[in-house]
Amino acid sequence: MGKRTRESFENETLPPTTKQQEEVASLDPSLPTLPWMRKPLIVDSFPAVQVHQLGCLDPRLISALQDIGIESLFPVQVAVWQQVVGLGGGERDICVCSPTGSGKTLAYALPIVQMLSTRVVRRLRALVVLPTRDLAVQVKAVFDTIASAVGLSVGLAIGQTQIANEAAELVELPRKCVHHFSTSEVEMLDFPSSRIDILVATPGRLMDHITSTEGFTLEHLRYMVIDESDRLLRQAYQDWLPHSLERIFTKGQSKQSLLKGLGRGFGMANHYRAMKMVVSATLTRDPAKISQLKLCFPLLISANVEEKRYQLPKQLQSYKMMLEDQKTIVFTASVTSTHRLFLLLQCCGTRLKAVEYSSLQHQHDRSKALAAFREGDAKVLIASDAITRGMDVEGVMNVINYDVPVYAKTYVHRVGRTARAGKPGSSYTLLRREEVRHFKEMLQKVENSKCKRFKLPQQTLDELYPCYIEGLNKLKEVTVTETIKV
Ligand SMILES: Nc1ncnc2c1ncn2[C@@H]1O[C@H](COP(=O)(O)OP(=O)(O)OP(=O)(O)O)[C@@H](O)[C@H]1O
Repeated sequence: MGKRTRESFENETLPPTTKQQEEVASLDPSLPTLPWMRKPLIVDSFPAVQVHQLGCLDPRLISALQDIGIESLFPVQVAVWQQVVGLGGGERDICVCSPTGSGKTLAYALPIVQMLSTRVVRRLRALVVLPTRDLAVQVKAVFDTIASAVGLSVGLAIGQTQIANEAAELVELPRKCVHHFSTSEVEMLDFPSSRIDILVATPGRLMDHITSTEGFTLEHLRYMVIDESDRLLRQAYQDWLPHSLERIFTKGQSKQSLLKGLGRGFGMANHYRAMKMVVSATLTRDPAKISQLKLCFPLLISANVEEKRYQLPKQLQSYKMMLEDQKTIVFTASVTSTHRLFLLLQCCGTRLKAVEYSSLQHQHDRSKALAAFREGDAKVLIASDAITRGMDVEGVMNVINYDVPVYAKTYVHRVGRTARAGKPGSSYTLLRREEVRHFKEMLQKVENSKCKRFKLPQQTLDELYPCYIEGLNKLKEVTVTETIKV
């Protein structure tokens, strides 16, 4: 097995045992549910609101939103806005559980940018943590589109460049300069200052900066967002969560900060606490996991009205494809299967340009594949579960599960790559006969999960069969060559 790098750690699929334990723990009805989770604020009770009708929204942000084609806010965005910007905003921590593609990124980005838009001194006041680099890049892009409109600066800490270069982008260290009227050196700044207002980070690099970047501090944080939280809560890398929480000063500011008026608030008006926002389409209900977040008067904002654990987008059309009693190759969700399917498609000589995306690849190749898919140069992306969560690619019309996922949570994240932002989309799941029962049971945990049977006409299958056989034969040769190279 290769060396376990941080990169592979942050992108890898968890071993089944850990996943299994979590699923069992979170579904066991005998386990207690936290009382505040039983009374959520229901997202659908909030109507969509036109951006210009939203109280307090800075006109510069209205223009920035309109420039990217956003005229109204989705219900989850209105619900979060009220908790952050509305009366008493920021007094409670919030957990947001809303379906894939419902607009959770803007739900936290917009109120944070609005609240920081009146800041006087630049300090690191918002931190967003995400499990993978590609997700962090995507979320930073969302912040960038609105933050620059109000003069806020957004940084990225994902370990794509050397730590020293990244640190220089985040913190400005005291500089010495020659005094104009004498030869003596005087210090221009007597303390390091932040170059950014908002930081989007992966846990590994965040820890690197916490432990080794001079002047990097979370002392002034007003907002901490933990996105894709259920996955992040399984990433214990260097105990990033307790270490980060410890560094967010919660009982008041240091005397020095107060004197300089550089507290969490603006000027001398200090807020004594950073607000936490915990976000996921499949938020964990496991009290042990939630307790790690040290939430303060938490409020659950949830799209789930019924007792189901998860919810799919209402516009999603799901189909199941059953492979009758034929000899069939079934691909699993593993990274090796991803690669094999990718090779097979090439060997079948299909004209569709396909790319693969898995944690077996180097970050550079993975990002290149994603870029090709985003830009439409590649029409098919074959992926392991490295991409199931959060990735937002415009125009994805179909999701195909070549293998049925083992967990409802995985199914929700996978099919959620389509039917986003109120647009239509379809998902197809290939099933062997013996998998049908498991699939049905899995769907019972999910709202809007009706799944019709989809049958390919026999004639289509007959036409494709020779090409498939030829592809399989070629694949044998290709895999032998690859093995020799390795
Ligand atoms: N108010 C809006 N109007 C139109 N489009 C929007 C709006 N808000 C967000 N979107 C678009 O909706 C898409 C999905 O948003 P986003 O990625 O935030 O979803 P998500 O809820 O975080 O999904 P996931 O759980 O899969 O991460 C994006 O393409 C985004 O640009």
